[in-house]
Amino acid sequence: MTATELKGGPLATQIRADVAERAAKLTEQGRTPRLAVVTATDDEASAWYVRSIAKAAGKVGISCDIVDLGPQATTAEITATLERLSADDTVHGLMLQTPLPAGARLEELAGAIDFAKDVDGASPLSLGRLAAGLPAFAPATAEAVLTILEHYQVELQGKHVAVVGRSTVVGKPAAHLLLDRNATVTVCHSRTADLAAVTSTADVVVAAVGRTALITPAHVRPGATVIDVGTNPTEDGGLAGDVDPAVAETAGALTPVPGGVGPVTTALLLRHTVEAAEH
Ligand SMILES: NC(=O)C1=CN([C@@H]2O[C@H](COP(=O)(O)OP(=O)(O)OC[C@H]3O[C@@H](n4cnc5c(N)ncnc54)[C@H](OP(=O)(O)O)[C@@H]3O)[C@@H](O)[C@H]2O)C=CC1
Ligand SMILES: Nc1nc(=O)c2c([nH]1)NC[C@@H]1CN(c3ccc(C(=O)N[C@@H](CCC(=O)O)C(=O)O)cc3)C=[N+]21
Repeated sequence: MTATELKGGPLATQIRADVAERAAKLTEQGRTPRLAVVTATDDEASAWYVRSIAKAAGKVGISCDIVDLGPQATTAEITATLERLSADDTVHGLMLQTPLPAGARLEELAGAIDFAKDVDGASPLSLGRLAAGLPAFAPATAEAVLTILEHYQVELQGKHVAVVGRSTVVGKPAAHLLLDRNATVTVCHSRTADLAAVTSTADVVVAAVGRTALITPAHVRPGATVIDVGTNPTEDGGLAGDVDPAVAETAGALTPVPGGVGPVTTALLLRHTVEAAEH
């Protein structure tokens, strides 16, 4: 048996079409949506994401500023930049890329992002509201995971979902969103004693780790749905997920990398930006 491919591309195309229409209306009103992306890393996955945001934004009529502070940036510089862009009325969406320079923490810095502009749901206020079930922008990647599961009508209520990874950008917010859908959620991380023992009992596995082929067939119950969030640069300049390709032979359904969660993440970030501009 070969797993059904849960492609993100067609879904991302739909989302971008809606975003383009809404962005055009805002532009007619003289309020072209504007997104600012602050980066302080030379991490390849992040650089790739920043370029793809800028490209996709241009295509849907959102203006996008990339503010590259470089990997040597200090927490004071990053904070000052986020404060300046938060106070700028022409900027509707604001996000800070991870990873950050050594010693800097997203959880601390994102407090400088104005709540209304926090389109990647990184500030403590957004995350707290998300955990409390109150309206807030969810981190785009976590929302992308849920959007794909919903689009392909994967049953979540009462199901066991194992999330591998507990970052603020993906694992933790995804766990909250899954709980809201009445899934029974287990969150695994680098200290989980026996990862395969946990994930192999799950109906759905979400892999958000950043290690190529960490999730093998032994980690996945036959027929389970697997969402691969990992985007790991390969030696030949390509991109590999966290899931071993051999998993496709036993899983029921699997998101490809590239072409799975990534494009949906970018599209949702842009949707959040038009929403922020509409308000
Ligand atoms: N496709 C997309 O749209 C996106 C893709 N990504 C990709 O997803 C991946 C994860 O990103 P991010 O969450 O930011 O990464 P982080 O490095 O912030 O978090 C990684 C998580 O994985 C856990 N982990 C590390 N090693 C293991 C292991 N051997 N077994 C189980 N858990 C482990 C860590 O545990 P601990 O907490 O104990 O350290 C941590 O919680 C990366 O490849 C990134 O590029 C990220 C965002 C969007
Ligand atoms: N605050 C923050 N939020 C993030 O969401 C965040 C971040 N920091 N730092 C970096 C990671 C990485 N990330 C990606 C998103 C989309 C693709 C993506 O669209 N990838 C294409 C790749 C296409 C290709 O290269 O061939 C795909 O999967 O199809 C990749 C990587 C978001 N991240």
